[in-house]
Amino acid sequence: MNEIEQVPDQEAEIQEFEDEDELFYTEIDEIQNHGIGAADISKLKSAGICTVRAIHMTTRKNLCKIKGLSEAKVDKLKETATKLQSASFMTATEFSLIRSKVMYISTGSKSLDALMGGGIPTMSITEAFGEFRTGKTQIAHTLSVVAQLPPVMGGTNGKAAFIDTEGTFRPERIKSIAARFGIDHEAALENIIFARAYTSEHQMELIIELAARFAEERGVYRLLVIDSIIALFRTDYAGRGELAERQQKLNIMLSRLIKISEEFNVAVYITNQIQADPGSNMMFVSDPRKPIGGHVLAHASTVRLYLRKGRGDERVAKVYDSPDMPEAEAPIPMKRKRRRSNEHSVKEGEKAINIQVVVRCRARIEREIAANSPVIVKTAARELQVRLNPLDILPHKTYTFDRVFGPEVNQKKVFDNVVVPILNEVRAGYNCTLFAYGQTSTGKTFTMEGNLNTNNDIISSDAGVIPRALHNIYETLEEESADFSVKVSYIELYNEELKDLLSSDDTDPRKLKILDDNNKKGVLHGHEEVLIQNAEHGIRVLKQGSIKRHMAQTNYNKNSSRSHSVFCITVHIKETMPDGEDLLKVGKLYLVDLAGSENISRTGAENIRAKEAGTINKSLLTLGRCINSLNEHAIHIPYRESKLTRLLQDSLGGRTKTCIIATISPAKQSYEETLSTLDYAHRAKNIQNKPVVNQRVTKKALIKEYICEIERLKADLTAAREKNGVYISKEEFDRLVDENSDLNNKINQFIAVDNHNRNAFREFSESLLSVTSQFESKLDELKSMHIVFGESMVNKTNEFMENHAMDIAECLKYINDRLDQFDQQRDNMEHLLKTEEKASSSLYEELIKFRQETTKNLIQKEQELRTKSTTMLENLKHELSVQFDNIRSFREKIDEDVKYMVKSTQTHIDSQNRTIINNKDHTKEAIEDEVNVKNN
Ligand SMILES: Nc1ncnc2c1ncn2[C@@H]1O[C@H](COP(=O)(O)OP(=O)(O)OP(=O)(O)O)[C@@H](O)[C@H]1O
Repeated sequence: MNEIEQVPDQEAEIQEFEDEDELFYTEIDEIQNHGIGAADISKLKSAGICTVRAIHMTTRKNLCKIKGLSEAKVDKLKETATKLQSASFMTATEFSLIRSKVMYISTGSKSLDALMGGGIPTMSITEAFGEFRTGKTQIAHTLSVVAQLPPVMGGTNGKAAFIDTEGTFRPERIKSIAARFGIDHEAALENIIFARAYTSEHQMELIIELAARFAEERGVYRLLVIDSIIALFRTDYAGRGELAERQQKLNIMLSRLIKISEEFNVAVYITNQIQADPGSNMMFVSDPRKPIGGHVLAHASTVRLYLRKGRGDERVAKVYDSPDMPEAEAPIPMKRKRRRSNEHSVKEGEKAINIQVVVRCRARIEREIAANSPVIVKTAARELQVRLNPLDILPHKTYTFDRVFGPEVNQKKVFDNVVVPILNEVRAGYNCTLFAYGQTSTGKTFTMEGNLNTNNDIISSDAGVIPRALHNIYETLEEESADFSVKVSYIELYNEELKDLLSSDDTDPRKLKILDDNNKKGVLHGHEEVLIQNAEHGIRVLKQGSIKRHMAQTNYNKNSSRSHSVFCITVHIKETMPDGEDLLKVGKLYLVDLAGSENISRTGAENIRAKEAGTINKSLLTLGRCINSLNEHAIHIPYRESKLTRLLQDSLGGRTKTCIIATISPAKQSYEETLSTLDYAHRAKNIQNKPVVNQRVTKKALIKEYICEIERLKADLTAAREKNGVYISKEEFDRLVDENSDLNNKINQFIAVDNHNRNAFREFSESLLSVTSQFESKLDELKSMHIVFGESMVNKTNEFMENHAMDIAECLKYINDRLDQFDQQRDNMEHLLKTEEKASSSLYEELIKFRQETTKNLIQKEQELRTKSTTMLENLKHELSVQFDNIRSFREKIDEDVKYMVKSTQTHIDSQNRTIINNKDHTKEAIEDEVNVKNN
């Protein structure tokens, strides 16, 4: 095992596994000790029989078929094998001991693991079948990594073998899965052996080779993936006549796989496709699809997993035909699993990804050969070198890109490597852009369009990206039996003017416009979209549009594109939700063929061609500046400086998945232009986009949109046919537009005056409110006097305040009512003005008059209110001062009363005191008299 971080007790675990393997097989070399010659052993090995058990598993007949093995030798072999390892009965306890060695590899999904009793088991074949993009291959990649993990992490500490029959294996996926499980991706890749099978025979040979390897590296491998098991059989045995043979061959392969899984305690994971089940309709089956391969595959697989798309990014797995598992379903979230390929690894959601940049260098063309201009560009898979002279006197430059295609690379290879992964993203609901950039005559149009001729619907080998993309979309979606529709649009940008190349009416006054979308990115409006029936129809539409495109012969290119063009393919795919609602996934692919940059002094462009070249270069310069600014993370990106950059705004630093194909010439005479293109492209590599998947739309919403569009088109058509539409001259149209804009200005001025008046009213009402609050505080003051002046005085004050509070409330109500009326009147006026703005100016004048009157009335009312409230305030002030005087005099009176009372009481007390003293004296005298009488 490689550099994977080891858990502490791993050594012990490895030893344990090795001991366990004794239970499964004895190496074939053992038979040499029992009299079988080394030459015969090697014959057996080359036939894939690498263990003693494999001799048991192979029939006498098949052993005799091995060259050089006679019947007598085969008998001897069988006898020796039985001696070394019994193939007879064992007790159920012994068998259960073997079964106890079954290991489970986690699928990476807890729910799926739970469904499968712990994961994918060894000693069995697990088959996953389902539609395209249901996660079969993703599970295969995940298992290949998880198998390497220690058992505590759901693995087996083992290596994985991957047989790829459809070109689906992606090391990038392995890297991201390794990162998810926190292991070194290089080690993870080292622990997977991979082979691409090209025919069903080759597939079988690879399996035999694997058996030998598994035997040689005992207990090292725990997983064998075949993605997919049947694809090559379907290609190799086409037609009903070959079906029986196909099934027979498939059966042999599957039986081999069963033996391998049991012999080496390996989990075999195979993927399979599905097909419509014609018989299901009669039996009312809810999902009328079934796996391919018939009973042969059904009997070979121990566990069959049906994968289907669920809600959103979710996949649903269902167990079929398992000997020991219930037929249950489990949801598997696939959020992490958007990565489609090496070139287009996509991180979900808001995560930024670099745009992809590839370079294509064509061979020298006639002009360059005639000029004897030597080849100075050397290409490798990802690297490209520009040497000005072969002797290396001048320094040479080396660039690295996501991919580099040399002159030997044909259109198909460019398409398969660059565009197929992009189309996968389009079908997943992303907007993607592919644009070709480069010097004039370097092959941009050749790459994007190429040869558009078809023969019986078969495209030419020189067909470019667009026709191939159209075919690929139809082929893939039809194969998936998807419910989908495709629309295309085609526009050009010539001398900074936009033109719809699909518009049926070139004199259509409606101009194409670039407007801001919700994210302030430029989007095109007003262009035709053609619903196409099939790829061929799409190519016809492209051809018709291309004829209208501005092309011209220049000194550098017989057919030079003088405009930038954007061909957009929009795909709608129906998805049925579990609740039965139909949603539509929308993906767009913008295919941009830029006009070529041109060194005017070198290409010798004159007059109109020079002017065109100037505009082309200008917009390309802006494009370059945008690329630089994005590269330097500048705050301002000058998108708005040209229509081209406005159109590409979402593709450069936006939410689209973007790929640039930079095209170059290999000839020395284009040295400067080539370096300039490569510098641009190299800088573009650092631009990051944040792709966002498009929102699904409901079918209803789309139908509604279509109905509106149809209604609009019908109305246009009827008007054109019956000539009862409104026809006006261009001058009259312009005049009306001007008049309309005048009216709009006036309305805006009126609204401004109106707003001013409303503000004045608001201020006034606010000042009234402040007066009210002053009153309230006065009321509080008066209330506090209750303590000093008694109940009657306060009641009187309250009564007084209440009377006035009513006045104020009335006054406020009046103002609010007037404000409401005023708002109502203003809204009515606005409404009237908007709906009637195209009508005669007399209405406008009336409205102005009405506004003036209303404003006058309002001003008058305002003055009245002001006067009334001022009078009220004055009255209130006066009343208050009278009350204050009353209070003051009342207080003085109370003071006097109190003084008088105090004085009179004092006098009374004094007289009482005097009386008491007198009485005291009299009493004293009486007592003395009494005492004297007694004594005498
Ligand atoms: N990879 C290629 N293989 C074969 N021929 C090619 C290749 N690339 C370009 N050519 C040929 O080179 C010529 C110029 O190509 P093309 O018109 O596509 O250039 P361009 O970059 O679109 O130029 P412009 O900017 O002037 O429109 C054409 O004759 C085209 O067929």
